[in-house]
Formats: sequence, structure tokens, C-alpha cells
Amino acid sequence: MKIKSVRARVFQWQGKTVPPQGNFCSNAMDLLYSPAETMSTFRFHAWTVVEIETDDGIVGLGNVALAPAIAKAIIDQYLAPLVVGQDPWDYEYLGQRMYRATHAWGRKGVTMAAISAVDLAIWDILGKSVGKPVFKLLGGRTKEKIPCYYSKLYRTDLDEMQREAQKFMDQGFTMFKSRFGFGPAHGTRGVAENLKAVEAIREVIGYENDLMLECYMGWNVEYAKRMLPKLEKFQPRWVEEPVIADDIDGYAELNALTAIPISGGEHEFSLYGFKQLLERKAVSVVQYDTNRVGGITAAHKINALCEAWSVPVIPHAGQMHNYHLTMSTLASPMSEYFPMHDVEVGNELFYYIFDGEPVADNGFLQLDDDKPGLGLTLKTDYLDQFRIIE
Ligand SMILES: O=C(O)C(=O)C[C@@H](O)CO
Ligand SMILES: [Mg+2]
Repeated sequence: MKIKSVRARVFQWQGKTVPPQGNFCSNAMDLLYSPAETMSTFRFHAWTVVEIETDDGIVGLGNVALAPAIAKAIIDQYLAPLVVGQDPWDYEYLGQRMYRATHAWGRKGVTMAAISAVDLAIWDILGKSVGKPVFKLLGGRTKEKIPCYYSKLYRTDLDEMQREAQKFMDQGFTMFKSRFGFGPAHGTRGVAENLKAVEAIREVIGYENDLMLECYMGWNVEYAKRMLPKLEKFQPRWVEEPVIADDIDGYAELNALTAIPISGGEHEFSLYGFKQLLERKAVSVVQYDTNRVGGITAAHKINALCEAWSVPVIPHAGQMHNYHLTMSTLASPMSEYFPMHDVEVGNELFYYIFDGEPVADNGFLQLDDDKPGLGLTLKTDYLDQFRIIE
């Protein structure tokens, strides 16, 4: 079997969006004095879809959400010529070829995300060519079904957050992730607001249910050292991305500071990036995203590394490319889960582009042993609400 063609298209959402309100989530821009910008950098309203066709007519689907137009350019100009004519079963060779050919300017960020999209499509082809789901090629079923946590609870008013938490408790979720709305720029009022929101969620879900807390790189070490001791009484399962991804020493200091585990990794890339995080004990939970880190080929290696370090792997964002990695290793106990809703930040756009994503049932996800490849097809229902750039 040989790769015949690579097609990368940007799906730019033109439909309704719900602009996030107020301080819906702290983020890396919050530390800058231009408050108007902080929320606008935080949108995933386009996605690049990769379709790789083989000489015997199998089409594999990949996807990338980081800087989708740039990812498309990298795929078109640099990655496609490296894989066309090659055997997709040589996926390690092809992964190394893409990684090394772009290493001088790639290694992290959008290049790794572009490589990931090509790699996902290759693994989709592999599964389809043998009639097996990707997780069966990676180690098979390690769970009867995948526990998942409800991930949204962006910072709005507390009553609304409590109603949201109750709604999804009623749907059987026992694990929840909420977002802080405030950081260093908001002073002691922001600290109080952050604590009030966590207390409000705990009032609804109690302490027998897991609560994870997301900073999305919006704090710094000094602020996190103030917040973490105050958060201990709320027993969060982890606090996520308290500082920017490059501050690995900061991560390590915070991860050692209190009993609260620090998680991170959705903005880290390649096997080597995670080797560094683990060796420096920067995180207690690894959260790569398989459509960013280097694809399934890289994520599968990182799963083994995490197993050796006894650090749980809970990939960012859920979504099918990550579910296969969680299903196929004991190192991954659960998945993140975004429900489908109006397009807001954009992680949910996945549901408007692809069919095949499992819907959570009573806080669990199930993958189909008989659905080959990644198990996704392109959705047609919303095509008229996308501008598609070839
Ligand atoms: O789901 C996450 O971990 C993210 O970082 C997504 C982003 O929406 C911030 O929550
Ligand atoms: Mg996150």
C-alpha cells in the first residue's frame, strides 16, 4: 500500500458563536496590561481537516486545531511531499521524516500539530486497512468503558455555574472541570472571586465527586503560590496549567508546593518535551493532545514513558484521537469530555465537523471494537456554515 495524495482543508466556522462573557477563563494574555485583548486570543473557530488517500482507495482522516491555516501551509508545502509515495505502515519512519525534515524550525507548536494531523490520518488508514479500531493496534481494550469528566464550567455568575454543575451531575457525571476567571491582574478581589467559584461548585457536587481546576496559563508562580494553599481545603484532583508552558521550573516548584497535583502538557510537544516534564517532576498529570504532540506515533511512546514514571496520562480535550490513546493504556485512567453546545471557545467545533464521536453516558464513554480506524467521518449537517479553504 502507498500514500497517493494528501489533502488539507481549513474549515472556517461562519455560523453562530456565543461570545464568552466577562472573565470566562484566565489565560496567558491576562498578565498584559491590554485587557481588551485577553479573551480574543482564545478561539478555535477553524479546524484543518487532513484526508490522505492510498493507492487502493483507503482515505484516512486527520485534524489539527492549532493555527489551522498555518498548519495547512506546512502540510501542503513540507509534509505532503515527505509522505506521498510512502507505505503508511512505515509510520515510525514517516514520523521521524516529518519531525527531522522540519526540525530546524519545527519541534514545538504548529509544526508538531501539522505533523500530528498527518500522523492521525495515517493511523486511520492503518486501522481501516485491517478492519480494526486504532486502539486495537496500540494495545487494545484496557477498560470496559472510559470514565470521563465534564469539562466546561467557565467562569460566569455563580448561580449559573451551580445550575450547570447540577445539570451535568443529573446526567451522571462524577468528575467536573471548572475554569478560574481571575489571575494576578485582578488582585485580592480576584483571589476571593476564584475561591468563591470553587466553593460554589463544591456546594453542588460535594466532596465525593472529583473537581479539577483550569488556569489555562493565566497565572504566574507568585500568584499560584498564593492561591494553591488556599485551594487545598477544596481538594481539587489537579490544578491545570497554572503558568505558561515554557516555565518548567515554575511548574516543578508549584508541583512540589502543596498536596495539589499540577497538570499540564497540552502546550508541550514531542517525546522529548514530555521526557523533560517528567524528569523535572514538573507535572503530576500529563495532558498532551494527540492532534498536537506528534500524533498517535508520539503519544503512544509518551504513554509508555508515563507508565514507567507512574504519572497518569489524561489527554487534553477528549475527542476521538485522544480516546484511542486512553483506551489502549492502563496509564490513562479517564478522558476529558466536552459536551456538544453552541460554538463558544471552539473546542466544541469538533462535533460540527466530524461524525462518530461517542456521547457520554452516565459519565462514561464507549469505543466500538468493530469500527475500523479512528471511527470518524466528515459530517455534512453543518457544511453550509463553514467556509472551506482548499
Ligand atoms: O480543556 C482544556 O484543558 C483546555 O485547556 C481548553 C480551553 O478551553 C481552556 O479550558
Ligand atoms: Mg487545559
